[in-house]
Amino acid sequence: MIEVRGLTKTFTSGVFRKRTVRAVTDVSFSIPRGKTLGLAGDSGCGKSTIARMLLKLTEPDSGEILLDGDTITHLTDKQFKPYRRKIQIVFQHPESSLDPSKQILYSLREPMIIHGLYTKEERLTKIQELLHLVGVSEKLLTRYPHQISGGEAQRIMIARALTLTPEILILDEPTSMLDVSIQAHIMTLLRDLQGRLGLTYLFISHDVDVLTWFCDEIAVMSQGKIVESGPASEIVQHPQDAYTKRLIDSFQNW
Ligand SMILES: Nc1ncnc2c1ncn2[C@@H]1O[C@H](COP(=O)(O)OP(=O)(O)OP(=O)(O)O)[C@@H](O)[C@H]1O
Repeated sequence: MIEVRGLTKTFTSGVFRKRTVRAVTDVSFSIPRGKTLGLAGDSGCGKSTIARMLLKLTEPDSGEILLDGDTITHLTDKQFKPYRRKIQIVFQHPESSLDPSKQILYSLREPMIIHGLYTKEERLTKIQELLHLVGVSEKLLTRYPHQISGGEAQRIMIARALTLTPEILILDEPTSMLDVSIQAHIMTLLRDLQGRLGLTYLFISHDVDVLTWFCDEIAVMSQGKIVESGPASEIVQHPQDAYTKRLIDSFQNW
């Protein structure tokens, strides 16, 4: 279970004339274990900043993040280490997350080596199991990122995120760069993995159809704030907020 309460982040930019951007303002939500919350909203509304705060890559100005009831907001890196494995992210661009100069095996092994997990043989067994789970041939292990397809790369990135046996996956528009036919396969895979492994998902997207199909609940963000949240079908069929209505209409007319 992950919970955020009153999360707020303001950025200051500009060298001569300081500008402040309220990226995230007083955002609260919780995701029970094994469930999916969809975070929807236009570009720049603060979705990635929330993801970065959950991963402790960006420090919030105020608010709290709780993992299974423990507050992780102001832990030092050392204190955070046991929690670090529990939250992983799958990005939009799998190819930019894979080292172009290294074989796929390296990218899959690396997180386990960094976290000092398992023996060499155990790591290989774990990788073989995960490749099977995500539906990718072991032959890919000796290939380089430019020698695999976009869909294969995203499956590899999902397997990589799972090497640390996380509880929570942040899925940051995981299929938006893929062909439509491949998108459906990846989304089905993610849903299947959730059922098998009991994973909790924070799914960032602006694709209303996928959000409706994939999420238990949806939170709609505009200018750093959650303007509306609730069960996915309820939000899409009966939006109450004017911004949510516009977001749904603009997608349907797209
Ligand atoms: N490091 C930073 N310094 C200054 N401003 C930032 C920084 N990171 C994000 N912002 C600003 O904060 C706001 C929210 O950005 P964020 O990346 O969270 O939006 P987003 O909803 O994820 O957008 P997208 O869908 O395009 O990825 C934007 O106005 C952005 O320009």
